[in-house]
Amino acid sequence: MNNVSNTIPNNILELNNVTKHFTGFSLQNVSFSLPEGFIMGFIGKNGAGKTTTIQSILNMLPLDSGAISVFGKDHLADEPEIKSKIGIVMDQSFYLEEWKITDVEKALSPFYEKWDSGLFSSLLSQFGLDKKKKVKSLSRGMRMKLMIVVALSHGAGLLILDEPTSGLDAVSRSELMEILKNFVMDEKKGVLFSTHNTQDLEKIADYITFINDGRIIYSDTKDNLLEKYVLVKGKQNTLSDDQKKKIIGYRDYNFGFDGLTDVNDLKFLPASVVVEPATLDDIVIRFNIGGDFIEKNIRNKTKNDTGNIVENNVEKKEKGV
Ligand SMILES: Nc1ncnc2c1ncn2[C@@H]1O[C@H](COP(=O)(O)OP(=O)(O)OP(=O)(O)O)[C@@H](O)[C@H]1O
Repeated sequence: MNNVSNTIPNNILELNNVTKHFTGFSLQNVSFSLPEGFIMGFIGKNGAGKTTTIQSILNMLPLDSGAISVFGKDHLADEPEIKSKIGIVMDQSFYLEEWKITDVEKALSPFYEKWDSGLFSSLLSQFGLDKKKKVKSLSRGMRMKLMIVVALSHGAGLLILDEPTSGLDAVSRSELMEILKNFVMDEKKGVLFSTHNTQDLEKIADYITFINDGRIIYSDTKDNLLEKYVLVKGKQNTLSDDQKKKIIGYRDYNFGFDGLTDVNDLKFLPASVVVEPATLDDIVIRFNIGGDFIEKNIRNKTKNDTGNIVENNVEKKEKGV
């Protein structure tokens, strides 16, 4: 596990200005990087572009422009080597329905130099999966667990998981979070996982990348995100229209208002406003209800503060896990 005293680590994953156009949707200049030894939560509402980004990293979709490097290597030129070192969990498995779990191991293990059969068996028992069961008899959660077991059994350096906890019960989710934390104890490894679950992020994410409408609106440490925003509350009719524009996800109630604001904007608000720390849940919820104005707001603000929203995420922070 990395800590604050280390020098700036290498990036295990780096996206630079990745652009991909579909009719009606585009990934637009997506750039972010994940340093070795850390876990990045990838968040955004439905249709924001998380899966498209992940598929681009895995070269399941050709890019229109931009570059991606994994383990410091070009994701196209060195694709076979890179793929053998990435553990992937997507929301659909590609295992044949008639296969037993033992057949999954037989079919996949030859593709990986570092397949660990002992680890495969012990993870199966840990997740309560019976080797003799056929894929077609597994529930959605069990299929997800099987993909996680496979991803962890071939000595991967980078895990990329697309909503790995969807379909998992609370106990399995918690087990998976522990497994991911242990995985990055090796400082050369990294995890990128997309999720809608802020509890997962609270527990294990060191970095958060927030995508909206195909554009990255935040990519930096979780701690910086939690320091950057606060909840504000006040009585009705306290704020002018200009002041309301400083509030993200403004909500009016019978007796007052509440919303989120950038700490740098507190100086524009009346002293009577009550300020409280925001949780990740508050931040995600308020940004999702904020609409276009808000998205522009965070992009511009983040740019003003750091000069570059994307490149600042190599700054080191002590891990919060
Ligand atoms: N092959 C494709 N052709 C055309 N449009 C596509 C294709 N794949 C994805 N899209 C569109 O791209 C947009 C982003 O989809 P994506 O699956 O990346 O979002 P997401 O953030 O993963 O959403 P969710 O949280 O619902 O899984 C959507 O509007 C989707 O319809």
